[in-house]
Amino acid sequence: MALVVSGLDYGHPGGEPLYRDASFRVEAGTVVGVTGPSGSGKSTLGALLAGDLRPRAGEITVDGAPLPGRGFRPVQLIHQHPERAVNLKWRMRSVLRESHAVPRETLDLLGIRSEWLDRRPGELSGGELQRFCIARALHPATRYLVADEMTAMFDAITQARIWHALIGIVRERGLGMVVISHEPALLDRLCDERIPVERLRGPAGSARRSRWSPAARDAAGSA
Ligand SMILES: Nc1ncnc2c1ncn2[C@@H]1O[C@H](COP(=O)(O)OP(=O)(O)OP(=O)(O)O)[C@@H](O)[C@H]1O
Repeated sequence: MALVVSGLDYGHPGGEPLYRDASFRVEAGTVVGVTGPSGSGKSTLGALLAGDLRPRAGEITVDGAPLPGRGFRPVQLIHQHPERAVNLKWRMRSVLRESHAVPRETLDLLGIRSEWLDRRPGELSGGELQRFCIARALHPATRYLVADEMTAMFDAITQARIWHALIGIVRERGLGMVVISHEPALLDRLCDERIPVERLRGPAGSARRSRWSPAARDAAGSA
C-alpha cells in the first residue's frame, strides 16, 4: 500500500519544466517531508499528488490504482491558504458537511469550538479556518494527506498541538502523509523520511539547478 509517483513530468503552461522523470513513493503509515527553496515546485507537487493538476507524463497511483480523475479524492490536500479551499459564502457547519459528518471527537482534538460552526470563513482567523480544512481532509475514505505549509499561520504552541493531534490520527488510521515545509526542525520531528524537491527534477533539471548556490546543489546531490 503506497502512493507511488513514477516518471512524473510537469511544468506550468508557459513555464520551465519543474519535474522530469520524477519517481518516489510514500508508504501507507509513513510521514514523508518535502523540502526545497521558495518557488522550487513544492506546492505544485502537492497539487499533482492530490489530482488538482495532471502530469504531462508519468503516473501517480494510490494503493495500486490510478489517481481518480473525478469523484472522491483519496489524496487530500491541506492548502497553505485555507481561504482558497472553502466556499466563503457558507457557514462552517456546511463547509464541514460537504466533506463528511466530522465526529465531535475530531473537532475537539483540533480545538474547533462549537460557536465557530455558525460562522462563515471570513469570520474566523486563518488558524481557526485551517482547523476546519484539516477536519474536512480527514474523510473516512482518505488514504493519504498532503499538508502544504499547513501550520504556517499558527503560533508555536498551537502548531505543536495541531500537529500532535493530526499525527495521532494519521498513525492510528495508518494513513500516509506528505509534509511540505520550510522548517527543518518541524520535518525532523514529524517525518520518517525527507525528500529534497531537487532530487525529483532529474538530470534535465540541472539547467535550473545551476542558478542555485553550490551548497544547495551539494545538499541536493547528496540526498
Ligand atoms: N498556476 C501557475 N501558472 C504558472 N506558473 C506557476 C503557477 N503556479 C506556480 N507557478 C510557478 O511554478 C514555480 C513553482 O511554484 P510552487 O508554488 O510550486 O513553488 P513552492 O516551492 O511551493 O514555493 P513556496 O515555497 O514559495 O510556496 C514558481 O516559479 C511559480 O511561479
